[in-house]
Amino acid sequence: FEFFGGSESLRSYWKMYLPKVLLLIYVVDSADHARLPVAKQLLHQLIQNNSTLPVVVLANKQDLEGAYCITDIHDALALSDIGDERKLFLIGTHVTEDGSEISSSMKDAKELIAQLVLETQ
Ligand SMILES: Nc1nc2c(ncn2[C@@H]2O[C@H](COP(=O)(O)OP(=O)(O)OP(=O)(O)O)[C@@H](O)[C@H]2O)c(=O)[nH]1
Repeated sequence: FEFFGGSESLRSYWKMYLPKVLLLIYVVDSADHARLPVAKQLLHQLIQNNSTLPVVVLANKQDLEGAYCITDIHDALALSDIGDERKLFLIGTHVTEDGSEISSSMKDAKELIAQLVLETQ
């Protein structure tokens, strides 16, 4: 696994790694409404030339009061436009503040990702 932050300076590295990637896990902040349009644009750009790359979107910070629900995230990221050739999953997640406990949503996400990794091998 390679982990990349979303800051602008790191985005140029994303494309470099993409040809080697078997599965894309894209994490968005469900409570940061203002940045979702950019998150959408970047996701679409990233996968536009790879119609079969499986994508798992983690809609994180579901525990925050202002967080968009899963259907809102689906619409905000225009996931229905991402193509029906690929496996696409959208899961709501949150992590606890001190990281002491793994939420059940994160466990579900982890299991799904493990399964997909097995399938790509
Ligand atoms: N309540 C809550 N806080 C979270 C969750 N995930 C991360 N955080 C907290 O949010 C703060 C910022 O973390 P992130 O948003 O992951 O940081 P980042 O994505 O590297 O930074 P930005 O690109 O600036 O958003 C930290 O204090 C985290 O502990 C979550 O699911 N729920």
